[in-house]
Amino acid sequence: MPDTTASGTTSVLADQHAGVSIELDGITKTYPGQGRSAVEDFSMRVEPGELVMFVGPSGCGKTTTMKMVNRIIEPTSGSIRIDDKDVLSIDPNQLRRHIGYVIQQIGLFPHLTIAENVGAVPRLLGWPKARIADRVEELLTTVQLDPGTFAHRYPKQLSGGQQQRVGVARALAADPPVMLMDEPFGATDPITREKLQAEFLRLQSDIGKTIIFVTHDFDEAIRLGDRIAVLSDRSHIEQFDTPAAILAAPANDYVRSFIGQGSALKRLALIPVTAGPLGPTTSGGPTVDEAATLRDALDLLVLTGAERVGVTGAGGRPLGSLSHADISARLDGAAHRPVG
Ligand SMILES: Nc1ncnc2c1ncn2[C@@H]1O[C@H](COP(=O)(O)OP(=O)(O)OP(=O)(O)O)[C@@H](O)[C@H]1O
Repeated sequence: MPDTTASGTTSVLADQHAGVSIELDGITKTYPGQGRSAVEDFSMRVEPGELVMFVGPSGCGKTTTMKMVNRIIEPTSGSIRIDDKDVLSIDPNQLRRHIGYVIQQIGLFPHLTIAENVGAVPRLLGWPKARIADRVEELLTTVQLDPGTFAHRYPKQLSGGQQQRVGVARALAADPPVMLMDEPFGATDPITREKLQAEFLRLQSDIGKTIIFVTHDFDEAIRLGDRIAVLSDRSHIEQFDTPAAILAAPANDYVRSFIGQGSALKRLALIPVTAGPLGPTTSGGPTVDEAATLRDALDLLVLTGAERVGVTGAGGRPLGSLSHADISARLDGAAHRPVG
């Protein structure tokens, strides 16, 4: 049933919770007083439930492009459709209540408790108190913050990583079909960042939102994205494809410069050990679980000096093995299935 805002109007996106498509068509943004557009004729379709990463250098227009989707920035021209509905015809305040938004600066309300922060949008949507309380508890648990410990604290009493988790919980509170994420883990140290990325991937595999995620970090893009848009000046799309396809065949030198060193290792990290045939089973040597990637297998071969690494299934059952040569041969295979 569609929910209703405090003003009594029904939102056109309100009955959608699973991912929906986002279509940007010929979007251009020229800021007032600027002769040159910040984003020029940008078109893209993001499929329902897809996580698309925008990666590009500072100032190329990533954030401007993303913020046009929830109309924090109004496009100068072009059209945007979410679930086939024209975003520009929806009241911007209503629209934003149905699009989760997570930013690097987190933007938690400092004078509200964690529970009040997470419940902010449901409160605006007029949910009954008990439903808000249940949802807050559920979401804090989902992002691995014990509600008993954290619900009544204030943002400044949390670490940066914990605050980021609250930011994600708050964006998910009204179960929006679309999430926009602007460098959400950018301000955290590398270890916390990796942890937040892993948690976020697990979460997304359950919730299946349609997500546009902005990052400077190509490795983050590879790790998280279903597809990556490599952007250059004015949000020009240099390549838009899966991480495996971009790593295997960068469209041009610009994209190659983004991939940086170690593209073979990065590709191996995307390919599950079970993505192709395995060699004979081994006994006594090093083993990896069937959920591991070829990079994990190679790591073990290098660390142990063994000739083959065994692959094991449930209960340690041997499934087969891989040698250095097998791993190299897999890199040459055309279709790499991303780990997911
Ligand atoms: N409010 C504004 N007024 C005028 N120009 C702006 C405004 N906001 C952004 N710009 C300009 O638009 C261009 C794109 O900026 P944008 O913030 O979208 O880039 P970005 O790729 O997200 O950069 P970063 O990674 O540094 O956040 C830049 O040249 C920037 O200076």
